[in-house]
Amino acid sequence: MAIISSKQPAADAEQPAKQRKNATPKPTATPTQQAAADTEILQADITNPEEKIQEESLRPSSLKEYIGQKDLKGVLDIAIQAAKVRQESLDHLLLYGPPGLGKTTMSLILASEMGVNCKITAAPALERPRDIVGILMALQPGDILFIDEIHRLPRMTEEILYPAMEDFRLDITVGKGNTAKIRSIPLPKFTLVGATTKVGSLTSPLRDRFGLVQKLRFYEVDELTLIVQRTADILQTVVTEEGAAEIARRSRGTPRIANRLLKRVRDYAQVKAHTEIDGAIASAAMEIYNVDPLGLDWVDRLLLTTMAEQFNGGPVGLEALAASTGEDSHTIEEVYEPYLLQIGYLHRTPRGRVVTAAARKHLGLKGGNDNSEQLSLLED
Ligand SMILES: Nc1ncnc2c1ncn2[C@@H]1O[C@H](COP(=O)(O)OP(=O)(O)OP(=O)(O)O)[C@@H](O)[C@H]1O
Repeated sequence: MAIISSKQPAADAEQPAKQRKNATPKPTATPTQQAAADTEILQADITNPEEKIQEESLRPSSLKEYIGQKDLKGVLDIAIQAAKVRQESLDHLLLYGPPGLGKTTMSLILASEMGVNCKITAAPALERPRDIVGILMALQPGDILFIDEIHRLPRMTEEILYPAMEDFRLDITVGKGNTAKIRSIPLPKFTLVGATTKVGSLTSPLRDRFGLVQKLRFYEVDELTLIVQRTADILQTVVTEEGAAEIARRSRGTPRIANRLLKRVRDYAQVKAHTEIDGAIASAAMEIYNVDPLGLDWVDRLLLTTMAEQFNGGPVGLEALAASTGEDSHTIEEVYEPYLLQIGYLHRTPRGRVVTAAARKHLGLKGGNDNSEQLSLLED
């Protein structure tokens, strides 16, 4: 299987059939992407190229090796077997869930299981129609095209995808004004795998063109423990079960974070001349990196404390919270909030975010507006 990573615009092409004025805005760089090293550990976005290369080496390469996500694996196993029997390409697949849960990894596994190439790109690299046209025209029969952050696709790019996904056809406009004609170019059958952290932001015409829509869930501690042990083996690091479990508990249900924490703990163990990582070493290391026993870092604590103290527990709107903490609203919504919601430290209501009594207790905060339970009944 060849993995082709495409972040650059592709070959020139003619204009797409339909055009709309409003393209989706480009995502802005988040303040946390430039922040301190201890925050970096919990960031799901990878900005460091070296770390990116190392991440590639940690990816499981088959469904069997892919730990957890039992339901997802069951569905995809059937889809793979059926497609192989019929000698067809896989149906288009939409994977959604918070960052770092294994969407890209799963796409690469699908390609490997099907014996085809996987071409990887992301919506921000598909700004101009010719970017996607060039990629589509270079596809081979059966190829998997992985588009990350698919909810950020510009409308024009999205409209090129509609006939490509449905009829394996590229519609391009030749000429201008009254003499303009639409020319259709056949495409090989391919599989589009879209990944998103915000499935609700996809337009329905795009969402409806995916035959399979699957959610990735946060991982359980025992699954993350296995992931830490597997990564430790690859990195030739000795970790006890207790040590792996300690790292797993602080990994916010996310394999990418588990792998990063393991690397930081390995640094600590090396500097302190420990030959193996046990529970005590793992927890001592994570104190230094400011990761608490539940995996919360200082940004989580800042968000919760700000809500509790400045907004009397909420409800508080996302933009107001972003302005008060200096954090980017996308980062709060897509990186931090999902886990805080998952562990019941935050509720989302139609009137805004509310901090819960459990979060107050964890942070040792008193008083405030304790209406989170009633407001949670209104959760959106
Ligand atoms: N089920 C799993 N078993 C073992 N390792 C995993 C699993 N899922 C993810 N990983 C590890 O976590 C890392 C992050 O996974 P991946 O890049 O696939 O996440 P993602 O959901 O695509 O994230 P993003 O949306 O930020 O691109 C990978 O390097 C891989 O090693």
